[in-house]
Amino acid sequence: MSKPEQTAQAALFVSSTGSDLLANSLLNKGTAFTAEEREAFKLKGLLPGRIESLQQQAARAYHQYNSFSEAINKHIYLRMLQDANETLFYYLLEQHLDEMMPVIYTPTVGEACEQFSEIYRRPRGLFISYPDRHRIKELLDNVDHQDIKVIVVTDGSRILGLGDQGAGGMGIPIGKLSLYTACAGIDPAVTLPVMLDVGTNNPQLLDNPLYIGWQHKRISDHDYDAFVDLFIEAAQTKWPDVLLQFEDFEQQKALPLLQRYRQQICCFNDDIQGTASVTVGTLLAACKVKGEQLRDQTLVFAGAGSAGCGIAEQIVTQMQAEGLTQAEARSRIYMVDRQGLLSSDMQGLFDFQQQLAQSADKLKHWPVDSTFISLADTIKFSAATVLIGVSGQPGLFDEAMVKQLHSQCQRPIIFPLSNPSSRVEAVPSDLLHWTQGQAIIATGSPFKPVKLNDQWIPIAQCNNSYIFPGIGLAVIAGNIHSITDEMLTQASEVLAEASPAGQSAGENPALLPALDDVFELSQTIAFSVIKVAQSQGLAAEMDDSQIHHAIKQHLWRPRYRPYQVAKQALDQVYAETFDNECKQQK
Ligand SMILES: NC(=O)C1=CN([C@@H]2O[C@H](COP(=O)(O)OP(=O)(O)OC[C@H]3O[C@@H](n4cnc5c(N)ncnc54)[C@H](O)[C@@H]3O)[C@@H](O)[C@H]2O)C=CC1
Ligand SMILES: CC(=O)C(=O)O
Ligand SMILES: [Mg+2]
Repeated sequence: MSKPEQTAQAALFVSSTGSDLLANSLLNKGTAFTAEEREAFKLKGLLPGRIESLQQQAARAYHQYNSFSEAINKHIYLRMLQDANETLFYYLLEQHLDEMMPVIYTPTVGEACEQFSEIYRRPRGLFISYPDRHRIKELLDNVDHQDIKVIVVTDGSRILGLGDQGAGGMGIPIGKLSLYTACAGIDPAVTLPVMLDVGTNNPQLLDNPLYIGWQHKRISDHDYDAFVDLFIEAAQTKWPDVLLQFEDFEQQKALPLLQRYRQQICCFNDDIQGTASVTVGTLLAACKVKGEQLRDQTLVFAGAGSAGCGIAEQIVTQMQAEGLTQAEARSRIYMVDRQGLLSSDMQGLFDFQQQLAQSADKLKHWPVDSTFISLADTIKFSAATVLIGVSGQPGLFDEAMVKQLHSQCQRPIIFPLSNPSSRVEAVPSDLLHWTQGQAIIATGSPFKPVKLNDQWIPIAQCNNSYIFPGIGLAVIAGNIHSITDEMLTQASEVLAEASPAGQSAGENPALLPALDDVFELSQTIAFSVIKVAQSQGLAAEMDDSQIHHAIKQHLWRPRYRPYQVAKQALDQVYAETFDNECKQQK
């Protein structure tokens, strides 16, 4: 599907001049400043003489990008480009999203987080360290932007499947927000990555002389909660309508934080809710390929953490929508964690795990030692048809397990969703070989199509990046004040409907839309989510054409706008929202 054509853009009023203007990544046009702009903004001599178009600049940037062979070096290059000229960065991404998404996002962003201190170049986002806890308001005031609409916040405690990365976890909010812009046209000027630097328990980081964060053991319990409270209060006071995305918080914090704040501020947890939404959407698409419903499946999870339990609960909701009772739905879902299959008589489970534990009475009839029921036994004795990996344990799905699963159904659904690729529970080529090409697969990180019997089988990337950009667009365009489960369920339905599965012939259709279609998909998700929000009294009153209009109005495109000298001393890109800006032009 095509992206919207560039329309003639109204001028921006800009007060910065000279090297200040060139140093501002949101305003910098580099060699694309026109002759008139070079005069008006005191840029003469600060740039080489030739005036270039965005396309010419992108050709050079792509040439430079291709001069790096290692993905991490490509990542460093793209991040530097982002920090120098955001329009050019996003234009380049738009032209090569398929190629560059794995470089700015998973898997390479994992490596970038692990090496964050070593590869650090320029500041981006806000680092709020525990020792600054009494000055958070002042820290927020130091942010250039006056009008933040989306924050992605982490404390770096569970970065992808890589564990505690401390302040290096900042790579994740930066990467996620790049996708808000690349996949849903959110203006980068209104986004803010935030790192709550509460220390790290990663011994390598504590010993690393180059470590960039607060080199201290993590604070915990009441001190931690009080610190997060201070941040939420300050952010909400400064930006009352902001959307806050919690990202990559460790298991014991993720759900409690969501529960504590979801009534107070417009927020969601991407690992719990975004992942549930994309996975249920992808499961629905996989069921279409089988000609079955989700209610017909028996599912085994490896990993009963934030992602696993979030997905499982949304499956329960979906199965109920398909006619099962809640008890019937729960009885079809088996959660396996380090201590084996979760059962109702186990001690020490979190509440969110307890409600997904299988009844101990039922398991008594299995011919196994009930004190530890392994993943392999769970697959076998549950007669599973679906296997989902959210454990961060590479190679956890072995050949015997997968063959057992295949013996129980003709087309097993297998989703090894752990990120980055180095943490995947099984690689797609093995899964396809072990099942003679019958497995229906989706992974969390991107994998190339697999060739089997002269046929190329595409591998869907079941990643929350299909969902959160559209949710952000919905919140901004629809003025939504709170994110509900129904909105995320709606997003997964839109995703399933957009799946090529069921629309195209053949045994192995792509399960998810191509990345080229994601920009449009995000708008469709945004529209549907706004409709749900309206029905729940949580969004602005608008009719359908007004919703479409609001969505289009909020799409930022990476194109240079003409600049005019501002009379006031504040760059318009920071000073005003889109609406105010339009008024000023009239
Ligand atoms: N594809 C996607 O969109 C997403 C993927 N993920 C990935 O899922 C993984 C888990 O994320 P979270 O659930 O947030 O982490 P988490 O830490 O909350 O949960 C992981 C769970 O796996 C369990 N586990 C570890 N070893 C195991 C084993 N051998 N067998 C069974 N369970 C085992 C842990 O005890 C823990 O309960 C990560 O690798 C993450 O990157 C997470 C969110 C989205
Ligand atoms: C994709 C994602 O959010 C994760 O792996 O944590
Ligand atoms: Mg995450």
